[in-house]
Amino acid sequence: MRRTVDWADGAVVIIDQVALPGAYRTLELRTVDELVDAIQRLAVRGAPALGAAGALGVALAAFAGGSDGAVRAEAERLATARPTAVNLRWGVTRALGKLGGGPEAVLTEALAMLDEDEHLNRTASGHAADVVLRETTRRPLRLLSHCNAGHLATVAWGTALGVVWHLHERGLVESVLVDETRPLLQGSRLTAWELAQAGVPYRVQPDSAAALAMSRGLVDCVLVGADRIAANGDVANKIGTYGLAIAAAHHGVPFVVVAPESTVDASIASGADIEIEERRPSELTEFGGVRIAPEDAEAFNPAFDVTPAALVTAVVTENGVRTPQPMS
Ligand SMILES: CSC[C@@H](O)[C@@H](O)C(=O)COP(=O)(O)O
Repeated sequence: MRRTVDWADGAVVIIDQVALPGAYRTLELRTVDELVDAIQRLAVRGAPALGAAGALGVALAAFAGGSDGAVRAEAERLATARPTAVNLRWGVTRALGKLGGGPEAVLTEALAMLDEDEHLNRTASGHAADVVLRETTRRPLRLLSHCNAGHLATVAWGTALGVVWHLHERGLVESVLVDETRPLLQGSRLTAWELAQAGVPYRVQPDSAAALAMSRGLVDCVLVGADRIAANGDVANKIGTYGLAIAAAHHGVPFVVVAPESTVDASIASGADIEIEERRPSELTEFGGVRIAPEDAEAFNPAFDVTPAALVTAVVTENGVRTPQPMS
């Protein structure tokens, strides 16, 4: 599969994740406005992919030829397009650091980040595969995935789903239970599509079936990615992750988080300080463009939640298992 986020002929090129799985197509984004819109519509999504998109967005702004101040203002628009995944600001900041060298220097830095991404993800998910094998006894494994932390959520390879690729290569995966991931269905649309492409057996389930599956002994390990990890090891990830972790702890199922170090926000003491994106009510009150809830229904639609470190078996990055570092 091509890179989820790339650069060609002066444009940011993304796999259009809104169109999947019905159509596999790319979008060429030539302005910061177009990129911000793609980020907010989730045409490009997933923490590491957002970091790469943000960095390339700074290159778009730099090539547009405005003053340094104008480029910085555009960079801020990119960094705040979505608030929870720290990788977005991280990518923007790193590319912006090269602004003094001109647009080509910014682009070179952004492209270096894209090159690094696959290697970091392969390494982190390889370490996590070792953790999964240490924490479990049954072979082959029955895994559970929430949201999409695969190739599509990164530039290439994936984080939590990257663990599945490593284990599948070794013939160690029996099947994956895929949480559909309400309300935007990153699981049933994207994770299921990636598993099908890779020939990994899977079943889609409603998010609310996860606890039952665990109670029946159908899950050997839960694997998720992360959007921001606080210094104390609390993990922000797709809404529903926290409930999944509570169920996993109750049933003694290992709960493994996989992310690049760029997802760790050492400036944040605990998950309580992580800003949680709230998205528009229509994502809940409508389905496929058809109104479901009463006309005057209000909605609470947080896109992420925070799982306390105590519920996490291991946070694994390219450096191995991460030890929480509570701030004094
Ligand atoms: C490797 S991706 C990890 C997370 O970014 C992923 O699990 C997630 O929550 C993505 O949310 P999304 O709203 O689809 O951007």
